Amino acid sequence: MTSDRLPDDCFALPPGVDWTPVDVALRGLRDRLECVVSVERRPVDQALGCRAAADHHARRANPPTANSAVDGYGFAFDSVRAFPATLPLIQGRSAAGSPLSEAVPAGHAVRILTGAPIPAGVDTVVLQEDVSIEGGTLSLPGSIKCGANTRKAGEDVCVGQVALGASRQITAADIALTTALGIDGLDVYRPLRVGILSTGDELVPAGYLAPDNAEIYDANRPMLLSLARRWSHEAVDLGHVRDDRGALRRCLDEAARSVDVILTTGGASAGDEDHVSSLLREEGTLNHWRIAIKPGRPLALAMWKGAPVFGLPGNPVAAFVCALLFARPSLEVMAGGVWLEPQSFDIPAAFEKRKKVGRQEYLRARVRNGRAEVFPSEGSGRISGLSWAEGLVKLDDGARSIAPGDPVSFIPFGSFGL
Ligand SMILES: Nc1nc2c(c(=O)[nH]1)N[C@H]1C(S)=C(S)[C@@H](COP(=O)(O)OP(=O)(O)OC[C@H]3O[C@@H](n4cnc5c(N)ncnc54)[C@H](O)[C@@H]3O)O[C@H]1N2
Ligand code: MOO
Repeated sequence: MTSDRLPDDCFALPPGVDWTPVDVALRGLRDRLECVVSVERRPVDQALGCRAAADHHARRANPPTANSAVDGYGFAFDSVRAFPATLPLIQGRSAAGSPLSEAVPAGHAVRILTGAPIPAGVDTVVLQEDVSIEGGTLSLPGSIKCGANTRKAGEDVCVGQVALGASRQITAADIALTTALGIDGLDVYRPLRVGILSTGDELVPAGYLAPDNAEIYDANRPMLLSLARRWSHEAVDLGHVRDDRGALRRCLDEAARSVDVILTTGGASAGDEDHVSSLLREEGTLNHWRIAIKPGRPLALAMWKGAPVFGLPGNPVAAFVCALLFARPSLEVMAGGVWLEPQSFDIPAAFEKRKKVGRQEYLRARVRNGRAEVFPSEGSGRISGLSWAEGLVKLDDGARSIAPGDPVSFIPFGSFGL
């Protein structure tokens, strides 16, 4: 069961709204969704991809003590009157894990290794390649800076500083950082359970051996399960239901009890067999946000017995684009993270296109020779274009005539967490 539930009017649209601009739809989701998962404690090394449920503070500094950045020789800068100079070397050395216990007398030098604590009486380290040693005497070069090759205690992070902010999605780098700072457990949100359901009489499962020509392999479900996993959610395979209202109702009922959010594909449009949108409209709380977007226009957003439902279009390209644009930031907020804005950059087009006013368009694209190429077809059943692409070109709502060399906005798939 979920720890919390969203209100049924979560996706309600203002009266009279018909074609919803993408930005309005996104703002609506952003304003209304909230975290629905409880907090648990995990060892740091098992928290990859989780969202931090609180600020975590450094329990020790990094580095905890001043140490040497190189293998070389340490001495007190002020004890040398002029460079170049010679200094007697004392016995012993400071190494990582076995520091020198005594102080180094003024005017003397000591052997010191990378990572070794700086002994008392030393503030500067000279690189071993820059010196020569003869009979226990060290010859220093002409130009050395006070404090050279040393790392100060806490120069990276001080005790008590925030090491990991609440809501941050934990990366491998965060695991290194929190471990280095002596934090042994993290308060994180338990993974969001994302149920994935395919609908349609024509679908057969992957591996089905003898499909006839009217049958289609269910490509959306493994695609969305993979996306949910990639975004570090718990992906729950809800299987496939035929175009049968009773079966769909039973499946949604069961799913609403066992997952936090449901992603369906197919049946979102207005055809005779589009049972997802009609069932959600009649028995759930549907707001059939006909979004001013291509691909992905028939995106159905609804609540079913307390669980948000993203009724994604059946066409795989539309399902993919809607998952990236709408589901990803929404799931992130429900999982305890922050709303995610994909980062884009302008790049010259390598293509020509005339675009109509009144909707956003997302083209499968990739960058070659510093220009954005787009897939030759915009057909939303052309899955090969998704594989070909390395990102999306976003075209805003206005009309536009694009010539090669004109700037277009490119969003790499990496910006969608892929
Ligand atoms: N009269 C209208 N017809 C359509 C409209 C419209 O506004 N008015 N919108 C079109 C757009 S745009 C899209 S996108 C599709 C979406 O329709 P549905 O969500 O109802 O999807 P289906 O009709 O069930 O399927 C569409 C297409 O995708 C294939 N499909 C479905 N599920 C899968 C799957 N799991 N794996 C692979 N392929 C799948 C399905 O076989 C169809 O070819 O509606 C347009 N029509
Ligand atoms: O939203 Mo649809 O993808 O344009 O076919």
